[in-house]
Amino acid sequence: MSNSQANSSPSSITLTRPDDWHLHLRDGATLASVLPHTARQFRRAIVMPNLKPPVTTTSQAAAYRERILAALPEGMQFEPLMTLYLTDNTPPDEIRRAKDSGFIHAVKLYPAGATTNSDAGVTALKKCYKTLEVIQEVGMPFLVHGEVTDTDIDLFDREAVFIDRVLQPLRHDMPALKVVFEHITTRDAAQYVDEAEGPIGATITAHHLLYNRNEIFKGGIRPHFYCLPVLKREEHRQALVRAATSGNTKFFLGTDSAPHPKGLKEHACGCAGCYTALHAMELYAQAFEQAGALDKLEAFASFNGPSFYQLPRNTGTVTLQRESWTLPAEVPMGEATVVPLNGGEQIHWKLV
Ligand SMILES: NC(=O)N[C@@H](CC(=O)O)C(=O)O
Ligand SMILES: [Zn+2]
Ligand SMILES: [Zn+2]
Repeated sequence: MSNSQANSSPSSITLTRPDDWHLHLRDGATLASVLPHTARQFRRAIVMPNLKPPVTTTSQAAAYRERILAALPEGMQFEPLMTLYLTDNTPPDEIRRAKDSGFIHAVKLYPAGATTNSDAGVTALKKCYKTLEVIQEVGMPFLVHGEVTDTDIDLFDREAVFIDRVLQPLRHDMPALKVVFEHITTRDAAQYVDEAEGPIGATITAHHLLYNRNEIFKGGIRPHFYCLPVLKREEHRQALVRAATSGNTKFFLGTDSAPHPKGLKEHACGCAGCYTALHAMELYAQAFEQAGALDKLEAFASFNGPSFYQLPRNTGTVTLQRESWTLPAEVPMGEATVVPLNGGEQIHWKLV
């Protein structure tokens, strides 16, 4: 990272062009609206497969990839890194096809019922062991939405319980499986990843670095802060900040930007997901600056992900300037609008 001033509060920072290792682009008119927001900042993104219907085959992923590239505005450079949605019935051969495709970079686990469009997800990991053995064998990263859905488990404990009940047994049985613990939200997860042996990494969102669960209820119910896994206590936020700024290469950037139309967020049963693609790098800069660790942002955003995925680092750069500006209250998304996280409020960094 090169600072315009050699001190801890530079007026601008220039980083190797970053990548987003966890992103929801959706499809159709929504895709066309949100993709430019990501592509202006990130050179590549791991694209989540939880469409309706989900992206479960290599040929579906190929078609989705073509739709993404077709929606990319002229002159923008962006490479979608595709993923497959694992179901109880994904055949082992599908993994070999995916690996041979060259454009599918990971397989995604959604425990059935855990989150948006997870109905077709896995009901019991044991049912997938033949397929998981092939994922392990071909060396494809296995991305996990790490929450149990058992009704006896408190919503705020779902991630911690997932470690004991699902992740540890899985990694015991498949020690060479490359796992990414996606969008971690707890000290338990950060500690587990930090101390675990073998191939494991974790993505961390900007909103989980910036906010604790009070934010959802401040002055009334605030649906734009509702995502899954849900924001946790302050002690957990602090543990995530420590992990992201530690310099440990296992932790890398994944926005989990998850656009939903405004009307479905501001709703009696509102959708889970925060929209951060518009201003992701600015949010991360704010979080790292608050921690006095701006010098750690480049490795987290631009180096650790490529090294985990065994891909080259990007060549270009992006520059962020210290400048206060007001985020739009909402932005067009297809026929509707989407409210960015902190919409209408001030932010103190600006992507040049
Ligand atoms: N994070 C979310 O709250 N929502 C995501 C799904 C997910 O990543 O779990 C979505 O697709 O809307
Ligand atoms: Zn998820
Ligand atoms: Zn997600």
